Amino acid sequence: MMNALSPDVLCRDAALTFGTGPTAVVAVHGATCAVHRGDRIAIIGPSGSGKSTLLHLLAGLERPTSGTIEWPALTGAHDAATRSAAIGLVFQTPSLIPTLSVEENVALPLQLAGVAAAPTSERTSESLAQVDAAHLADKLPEELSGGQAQRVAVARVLAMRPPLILADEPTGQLDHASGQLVVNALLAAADHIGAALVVTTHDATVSARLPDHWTMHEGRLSVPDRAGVNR
Ligand SMILES: Nc1ncnc2c1ncn2[C@@H]1O[C@H](COP(=O)(O)OP(=O)(O)OP(=O)(O)O)[C@@H](O)[C@H]1O
Repeated sequence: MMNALSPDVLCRDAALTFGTGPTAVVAVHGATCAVHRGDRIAIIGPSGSGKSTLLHLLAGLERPTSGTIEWPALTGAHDAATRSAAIGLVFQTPSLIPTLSVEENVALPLQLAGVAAAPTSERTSESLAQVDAAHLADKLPEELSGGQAQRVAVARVLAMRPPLILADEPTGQLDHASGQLVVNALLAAADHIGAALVVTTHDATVSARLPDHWTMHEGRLSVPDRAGVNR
């Protein structure tokens, strides 16, 4: 039953194997972890260690081949159709719609969710301002730098006000300075809506900005505070 201490995500011994037989790859071995509202977590580890796969499990984009993943405190997260309101996703490439302006890109998920015009406009402006991108509102994606586009992708998530934000290598294609601005945007977004934030990263200067570190090594997750699962 949900209560104030229910985690947003709870993984119990969740594993994911890609393929079958001799070519099968165990990307994640039984991972047990929990994400609570307000958490700021970096998932770190070498290339191929399973960081993205774990994040996809937390996001419900992949189903575990064994073990369980639940979202006890996230209304709608169990249903793919309503999950985007509960879980905001940021990927390495921002995938903005090229024919829409920045403002229209940020407004689109709200419109699709049936939010009325006035609050859509207000939330769009507020979200762009929060990630320091208000001045970009009328631009097309092709006119943006990689870092600006990624900040707009953060604003698009922020406008939906999800209680959980998951970012998969969000600075992977950016130089250091642009990457730090994107991390600033993610932290500001999470603070603004009181969300939990989980970020996979190779970059020590990104993980240094987040207080909690989970480590992946050859598909095995180490969580410093496993007791967090039973908090
Ligand atoms: N769709 C897939 N099909 C088959 N194997 C996959 C698939 N996705 C990932 N893998 C394998 O699972 C393992 C973990 O991959 P994953 O992308 O999760 O690692 P990662 O730590 O995020 O790596 P990187 O930092 O390079 O993105 C790797 O061996 C990878 O080749």
